[in-house]
Amino acid sequence: MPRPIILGVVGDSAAGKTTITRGLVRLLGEEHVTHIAADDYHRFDRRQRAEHAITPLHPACNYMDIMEQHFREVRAGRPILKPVYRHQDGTFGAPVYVTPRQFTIVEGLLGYHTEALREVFDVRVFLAPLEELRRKWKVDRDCSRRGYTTDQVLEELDRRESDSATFIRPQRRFADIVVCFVPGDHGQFDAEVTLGRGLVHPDLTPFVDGDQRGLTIVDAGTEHTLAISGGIDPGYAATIEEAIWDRMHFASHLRSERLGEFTVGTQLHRSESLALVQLLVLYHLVTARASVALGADGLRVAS
Ligand SMILES: Nc1ncnc2c1ncn2[C@@H]1O[C@H](COP(=O)(O)OP(=O)(O)OP(=O)(O)O)[C@@H](O)[C@H]1O
Ligand SMILES: O=C(CO)[C@H](O)[C@H](O)COP(=O)(O)O
Repeated sequence: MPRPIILGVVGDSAAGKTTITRGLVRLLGEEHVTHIAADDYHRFDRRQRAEHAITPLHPACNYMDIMEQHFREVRAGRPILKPVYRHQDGTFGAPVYVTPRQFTIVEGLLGYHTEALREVFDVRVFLAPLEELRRKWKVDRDCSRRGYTTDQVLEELDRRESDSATFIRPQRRFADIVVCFVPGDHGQFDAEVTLGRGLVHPDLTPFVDGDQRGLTIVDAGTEHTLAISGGIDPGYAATIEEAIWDRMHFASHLRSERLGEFTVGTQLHRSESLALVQLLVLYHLVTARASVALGADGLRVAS
């Protein structure tokens, strides 16, 4: 059995980590994916954090050393006894025995904070939605699913701002793919996707069409940033998706119509830009798996 392929999905609270991850798990098949939420490695529960006046974004509020140990074990294909943090009431549950499957997705706040953590990931995604959008997503989600009031969430966001700036946002520089969702003109979210040099990405420049149908290059400087309009012509999006699928024909059994889904409250919506981002991430996961199966250690390009 080749070792598991490890994806990191890192970003601030309510940046969309679970949303992007959920689609990938569905696509790869739950039976093939181990899903780890790094929130489980909080050192303090909700009451203790209030007593210590510390936010969950601070490394001292998390067992960073145990995260490093556990994720290394998972990468080596060995099981872990994972702690459990329960968002429903902000307390810890009993640990669970986790066996690594073909793919492991680790989503969390501080996944790229240390060198040892960064080394674990075959693919590193960082989510950086426009800050006002993230605040809105957090208020909606925390009030509907985590038992907070709007005022409590807004106060908490203000309390966290300094730790966000110090510990969370700087991690974007370690990512292979940085995704910034912004509200678009079409009632949909546009995505700005910055592709780092650590991996070789599928070349989508032949589809850049000067905003005629929805794919442009924002910044052709040192980084390569694609802008995917939320209002991209669905037929054109399907053509681009087809080109990415062509480059991973060995994974064609994974094809699904259900990419790009997200929920607002209990309502299901779909976003073309989210679907394309998920497909780009999937491309890297399946190509990493193919390369590891052939004996390589991964796909990372030496920098
Ligand atoms: N790409 C997206 N398009 C539309 N809405 C989104 C998207 N990503 C996230 N959202 C909205 O934001 C909410 C919060 O997202 P999500 O739960 O995925 O964040 P998270 O980063 O996993 O949060 P946390 O770390 O706090 O658990 C979702 O319930 C959804 O309504
Ligand atoms: O920043 C967060 C990531 O999910 C959470 O707020 C943190 O994990 C603490 O959870 P809760 O607010 O449910 O006590």
